[in-house]
Amino acid sequence: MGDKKIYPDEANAYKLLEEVGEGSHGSVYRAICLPLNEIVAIKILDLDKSRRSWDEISLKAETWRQMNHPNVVKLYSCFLSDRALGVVMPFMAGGSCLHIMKAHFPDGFEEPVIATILKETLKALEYLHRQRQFHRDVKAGNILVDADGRVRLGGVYGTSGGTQSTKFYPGTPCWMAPEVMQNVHDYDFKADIWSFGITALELAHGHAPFSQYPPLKVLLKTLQNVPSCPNGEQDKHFSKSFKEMVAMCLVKDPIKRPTAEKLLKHSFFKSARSSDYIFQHVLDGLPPLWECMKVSKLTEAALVADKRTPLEEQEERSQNEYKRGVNNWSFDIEDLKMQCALIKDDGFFAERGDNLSKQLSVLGVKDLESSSNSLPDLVNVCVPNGLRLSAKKSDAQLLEIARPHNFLNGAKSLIPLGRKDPKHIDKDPLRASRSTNDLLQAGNKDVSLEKSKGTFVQRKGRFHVTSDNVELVEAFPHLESYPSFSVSDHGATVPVAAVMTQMQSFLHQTAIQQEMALNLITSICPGEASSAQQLLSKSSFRNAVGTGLYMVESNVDREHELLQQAAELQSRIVILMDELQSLKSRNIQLERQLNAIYNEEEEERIRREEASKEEY
Ligand SMILES: Nc1ncnc2c1ncn2[C@@H]1O[C@H](COP(=O)(O)OP(=O)(O)OP(=O)(O)O)[C@@H](O)[C@H]1O
Repeated sequence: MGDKKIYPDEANAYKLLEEVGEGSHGSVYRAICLPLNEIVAIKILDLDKSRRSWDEISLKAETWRQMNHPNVVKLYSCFLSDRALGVVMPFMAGGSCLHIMKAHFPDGFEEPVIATILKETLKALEYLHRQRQFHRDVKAGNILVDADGRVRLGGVYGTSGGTQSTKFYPGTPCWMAPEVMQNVHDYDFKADIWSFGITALELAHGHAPFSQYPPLKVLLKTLQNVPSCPNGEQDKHFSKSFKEMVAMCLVKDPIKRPTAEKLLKHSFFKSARSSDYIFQHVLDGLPPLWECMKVSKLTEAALVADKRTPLEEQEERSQNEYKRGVNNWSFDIEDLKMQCALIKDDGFFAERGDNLSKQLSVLGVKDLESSSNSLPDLVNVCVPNGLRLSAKKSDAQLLEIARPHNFLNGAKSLIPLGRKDPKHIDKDPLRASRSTNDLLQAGNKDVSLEKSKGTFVQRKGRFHVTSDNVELVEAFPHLESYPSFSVSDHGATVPVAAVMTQMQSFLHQTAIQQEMALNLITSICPGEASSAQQLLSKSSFRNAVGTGLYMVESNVDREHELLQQAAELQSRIVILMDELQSLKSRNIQLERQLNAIYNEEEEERIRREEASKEEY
């Protein structure tokens, strides 16, 4: 006991070596603990990006510190440095299963490997659940393998005790249980069992079901259908017991899912082997983790220089993020649910021509409804009063929305990850390769804990949100004398002047649009022209042309009204969905009763037939 190692809780006791992984809230480094002369892993979490308060984070860290199980990655220590939290843990030289698969087993692992990895993971879950903790982010990216092939569950800082009903869920949509998505009831450790089932499919196929889709579509798909169990042609080689085990985890009703303890007894896990097997069949001959990280970063850098179509680029970027295990899909469930209710599977607005879409087109977001083959990403279209309308667009269209209307232009630009602002695309291949070399060199240098003092770039899902205001300063040299206000919940500010000038030009645009609408009405239906004229002249909007301020107010009122209508529609949809659900369950009950009656009658009939046969 006396020789128990104490890991220091000061940043200067550690030296960061190479970056070995990247998560949504920070990067993971191989590091050396100087006083102990021991290699460790340190995850540096950017507290500014975290939605959690410091109290919440320290509580989670304390809970994790108390966890002690051979299959759970141990928390050695934590330290604060500037606005970053360092989480010290054992260095798992093999990296995560996701990382191993993406680099070396793109089509997934063979069954004995899957059984071995899953069994060890399940032991960790069984332990956590026994401690009344649930993990909430079970996925291949959080299953880590050490140099000897031992498997441990990481990402434990997402754990929470008991049942949970929270607005923000740290998990990732592909792995997220339907009850968590619906968030109707308190969910509990059974959500981990669902994620475990999804992870089993992920290890078998090399990717999670629906991983090709953006979060919103994943949500829809999971709520609509259970991810397909391995039954297809390519799954022929999987054993019946594997398929059965997965199916047991992916039952929509959490009550019917087995506990980790029960699942461990499933026959599938009899095929699990030792850690040596993992070493020989998975790790042997693999390059060090940081080399893979460099290659992965290089691929991303090369993408920037590559001239691809936006769609190809977007897909590749998305795949790259997934390959590195990056997810930034910690989101407001209520917000997503609301948006879910507003979309059809392949279209954003439930009703063409509904109020919200009309409102957006009034705002000048003209092509929002244009057809798209895949469900595009969500973006928050910021409107001047700070309210946000969520819309979908492909990256290219996003830029179109963000720029011409200028709420964000310059002051806060949404630049798709891996792609530069079109104006700044580096066409010089030499320069592009130089930046690639820079990356390599940066990877070779010791990484400093000090944050760069340069332009702050925030990663937001697939996008970089930058505070680079070069264009803004050029366009509005007088900006500094104006106050600023926040346009989103990310804390960035936009000077009022920028918004006012842009609002005025957009109001002029709207006036022109009204004029055009009036002309159209006159030409199509001359009888309606005078009433349309009246309507228009009543509107403070038209009267206020030239006095931009009134128009802003009028727009803001209108916008409030429309948002209110959208919210009302949303709540009606939710009520209707609930009603539908209860009707469905009633239907099932009735069917069961009918079946029971039918069976009884059948039995009675057979009994009578047999009795009469005997009589004869
Ligand atoms: N202890 C460790 N030893 C070695 N590599 C690690 C360790 N922890 C994480 N990694 C590597 O870093 C990657 C990112 O880890 P991280 O915990 O940040 O992932 P994440 O769960 O996707 O992120 P987040 O929890 O922020 O959403 C992992 O996929 C893994 O390859």
